[in-house]
Amino acid sequence: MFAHVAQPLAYAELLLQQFACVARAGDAATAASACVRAIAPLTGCELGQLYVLDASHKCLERLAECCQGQGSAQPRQAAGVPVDYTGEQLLQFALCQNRVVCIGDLNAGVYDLGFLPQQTQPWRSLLCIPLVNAHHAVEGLLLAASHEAVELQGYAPSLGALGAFAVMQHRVLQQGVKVLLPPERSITSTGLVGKSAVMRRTYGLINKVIHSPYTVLLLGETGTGKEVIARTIHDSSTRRSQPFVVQNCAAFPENLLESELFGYRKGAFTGADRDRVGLFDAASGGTLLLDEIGDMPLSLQAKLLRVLQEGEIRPLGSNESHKIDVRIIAATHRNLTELVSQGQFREDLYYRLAQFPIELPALREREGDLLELARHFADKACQFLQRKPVLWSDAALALLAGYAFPGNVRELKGLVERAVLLCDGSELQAEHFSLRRDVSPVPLHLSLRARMEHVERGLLLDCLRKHAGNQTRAAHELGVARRTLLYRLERLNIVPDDFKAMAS
Ligand SMILES: Nc1ncnc2c1ncn2[C@@H]1O[C@H](COP(=O)(O)OP(=O)(O)OP(=O)(O)O)[C@@H](O)[C@H]1O
Repeated sequence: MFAHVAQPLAYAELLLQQFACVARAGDAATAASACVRAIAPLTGCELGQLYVLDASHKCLERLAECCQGQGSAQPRQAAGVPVDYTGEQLLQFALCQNRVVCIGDLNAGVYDLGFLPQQTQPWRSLLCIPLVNAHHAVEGLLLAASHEAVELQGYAPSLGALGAFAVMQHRVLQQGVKVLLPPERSITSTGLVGKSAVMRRTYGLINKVIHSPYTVLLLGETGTGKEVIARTIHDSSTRRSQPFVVQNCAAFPENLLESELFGYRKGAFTGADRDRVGLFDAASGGTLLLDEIGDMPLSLQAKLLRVLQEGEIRPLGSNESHKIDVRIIAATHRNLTELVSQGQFREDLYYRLAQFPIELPALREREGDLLELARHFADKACQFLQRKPVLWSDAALALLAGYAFPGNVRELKGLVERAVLLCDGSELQAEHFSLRRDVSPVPLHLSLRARMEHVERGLLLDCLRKHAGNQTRAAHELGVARRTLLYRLERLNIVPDDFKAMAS
């Protein structure tokens, strides 16, 4: 990279400093301007310009320009001045051909140089470098120009790397305030799969709430992706560099859940032999997902309401409260309004939590997503097993399409992962999928909760059977902590050892 520059070591050191300046930029405009400011010290050129293609790829927008006049750098901000690059042949050539343009003597006057600022002294040399992203697509240009006739070709590789980094930083910093989940894309950077109309509506809601301080309530059947969405909200917000903490409110008895959440002081209760930080503090600056909020005991609900209203907590055994800075997201597969009417969930807490409810659709309601998700999980499983991607037989696809997936995306994922493992050839067949034919239909007279438990029971039994009663593997497949699995098994009166006995 440095073979064709004078004093490569000094140049590399300077280049590193310029990378650091771009990386330190706190906003998109500063990142772009740091990049063009680097041109003069690195190359001796008086002019640096950074361009990016807009989303339609028809317009080239000049993000920043730095032109040295009378010894000082004068950035000329060009936000909102799009350049239609079809009129600029040099730029068009570099962009469309993905080729560096390097002209050592512009004197001939044969080039249209309308994109360069007019100065009394003519521009003599030009370097125009296409900037490519991680997918090898050209997304911008970095340009250096000098009043001297100088050879600039040797700077192309290193300036190309700096420019591409600046464009990436610019996008990342811009995304801090912009829509992060383009609804037209099926797999976003966050790993969410699905572009059905119902999921696009969901993405729209997520986009609305990401940058607001609202408490989000995620509702939806088990396995619909509530935790994934909570993580997406966290990862897309300005809190993304801080912790994302998940607490399953159904997994602990009341007093243990309280000490997990609030923490305690030494001596607060028997066995409290040292101070312990609670999850509200552990998630400081970040996001706390309270999963299965519908199962939170009533007395703790009152304490949670206080936390939400006052923004402070008091650890067990402490006389003092302190402020916390945590975004709370709550999730449940249970019908909270029904629980409220049954007196099992506090109405005031419900209204406080339901500031911004998002209902995740069941997999059977996501038209077109099932097969896309199935292919996605199969590809992931193949990657994990380090084997070539498998093909799908029509019979396998038809089988999945005709199944109701009571366990939603989680069930689909488990089925596909298992099928990939069973498949010795290159194509997934219907027989690789063991759909639960033995699941008895859910009796219609049951309440929603009882019906959900019926479905959950079927899922857990199936998973334990598959793993011969191994709880660690079952918990891993189901994507829950082992203790959460144990709690659920106990609640549903399922004895995992029965499956070990069956397997032996
Ligand atoms: N849209 C999606 N794209 C990719 N993977 C998904 C999607 N939705 C869910 N999944 C996967 O499905 C599994 C279940 O998701 P998750 O744990 O978020 O569901 P949940 O609604 O929180 O379930 P529960 O109510 O049982 O806690 C996870 O492995 C997750 O990665």
